[in-house]
Amino acid sequence: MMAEARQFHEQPTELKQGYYSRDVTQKARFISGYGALRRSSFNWVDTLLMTPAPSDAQDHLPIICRDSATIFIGRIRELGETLSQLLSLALGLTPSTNEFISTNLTTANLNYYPPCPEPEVAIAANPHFDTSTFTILLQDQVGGLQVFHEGAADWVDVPSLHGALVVNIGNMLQLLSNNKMKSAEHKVFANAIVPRQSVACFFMPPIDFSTMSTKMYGPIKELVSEKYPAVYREASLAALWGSLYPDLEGSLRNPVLARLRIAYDKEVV
Ligand SMILES: O=C(O)CCC(=O)C(=O)O
Ligand SMILES: [Fe+2]
Repeated sequence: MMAEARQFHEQPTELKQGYYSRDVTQKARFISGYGALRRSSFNWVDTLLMTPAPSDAQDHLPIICRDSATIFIGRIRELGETLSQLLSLALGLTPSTNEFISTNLTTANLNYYPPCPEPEVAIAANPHFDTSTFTILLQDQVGGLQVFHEGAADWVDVPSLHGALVVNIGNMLQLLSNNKMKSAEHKVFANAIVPRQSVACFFMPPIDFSTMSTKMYGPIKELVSEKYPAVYREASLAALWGSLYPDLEGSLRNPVLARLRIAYDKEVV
């Protein structure tokens, strides 16, 4: 997968530019410095975003990485299903009522971080929380990924072990689990010497695009009780993606979830 993704990214620009698009309905699209429209600093990264569902999406993938991406996505999807079930079990949910069993792979991003001439003034990926339920991440051996460790109150390296996958809990799971599972803040350093690659596969509850703007997500009913009252109010995907909040770079640690806390109004006054 990594070799083919690298071939895609290292092609001349003219061969990649046909995929350049900000149209989110396009099944394979190439962007540079994602997040740039919403932050003051660019991410030093090129990304091929693949939307693997529905299943005909593979016909839209660049031929250079189509076969390997299709196989990879199939395997990651199976792993995601197993993980969903394990997470549901860990939360004590019953298969008929939990919302993770049907969690599905919505986007797979082939990230390519070119060597950066001024790594001390740039960042490969700004500190962020994924919006997903969880993310399965494949990274190469270069390193640079860090996660914020609450206990140590500091950033720690996520070592790049050959053959290992990293699983990040995202904001959706923190919301659905009523704060039982915590979203992990992470960032990536740029380096001046070698390109770095990763494949980030984002899992979300099934998204019905016809009701996307009205569907609300909130703590799963089984996880809310008198002892554990709901920590968050219900939120639309737009709220979870942060598009409702223009000032995402303020002082709040997890600005999206902080705004969704039922106690938020009290906390800020
Ligand atoms: O490249 C990485 O290791 C992390 C990428 C990432 O955090 C993301 O795509 O959300
Ligand atoms: Fe991320």
